[in-house]
Amino acid sequence: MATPTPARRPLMAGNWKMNLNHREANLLIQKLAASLNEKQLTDVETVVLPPYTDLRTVQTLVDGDKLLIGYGAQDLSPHKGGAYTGEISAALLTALGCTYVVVGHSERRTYHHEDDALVNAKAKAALASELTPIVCVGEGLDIREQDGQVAYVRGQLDGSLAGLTAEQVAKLVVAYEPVWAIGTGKTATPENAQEVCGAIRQRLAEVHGQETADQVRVLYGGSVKAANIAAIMAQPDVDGALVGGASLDAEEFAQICRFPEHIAR
Ligand SMILES: O=C[C@H](O)COP(=O)(O)O
Repeated sequence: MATPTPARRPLMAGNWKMNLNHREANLLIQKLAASLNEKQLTDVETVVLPPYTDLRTVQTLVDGDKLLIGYGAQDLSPHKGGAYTGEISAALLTALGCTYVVVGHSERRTYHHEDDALVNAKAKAALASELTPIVCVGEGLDIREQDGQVAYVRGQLDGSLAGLTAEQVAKLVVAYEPVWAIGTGKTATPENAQEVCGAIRQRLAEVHGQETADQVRVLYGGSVKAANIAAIMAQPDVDGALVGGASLDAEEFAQICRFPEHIAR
């Protein structure tokens, strides 16, 4: 008899990118907390990923009001500490209560020339400090136009997760973000998202076994909004979303986090 697939708790992660100062962060967190009740925050894991300069403010609010909102950073250094001017280590993030960190976002890969080897080193640094890496992969428009997205993303995944044990892989999150859909208003269709998210899970199963693959949450990212989240979440291999622009509006992001209600309607 086949083993039943363990339920994966949906995860909505708001990547604020280089937006909102610490005062604006304060306001957004308070609005978000007021828009989501305990059940909603229990059913759907809600996480914000602010700029480094906001993390202390977010920590103070979350701890002070015992909010069921997680938080983390948008990047980290692969180094443990020392003379690396401008960098932030995993230990500095965990000291601020962070539980998540994005690695390999396409904006880091493009503007800072980060390759799979560096993404891999960052994922390892995060895991060594009990931070959950959200490992981003995704093809550009040129690759999509040649229908090469599955092979490309499989390659990125192999490089970004090289040398990790099945136990480590089971703890991380993978985000599929087609570069052509980021901040462009062009959302991948739910079928596009399922094709690649399904291929990611299949590759994880090939390398680390089905049991591990079934535990990994695979997110979709790219122009996610309240209006399209329900259709995206209806796909069997999509376990949540990495949300950019729409996460800067507390009510819009709260609606995304309340997606089970859109499905029930
Ligand atoms: O990390 C988030 C993604 O880059 C998606 O951004 P977006 O929702 O603004 O398209």
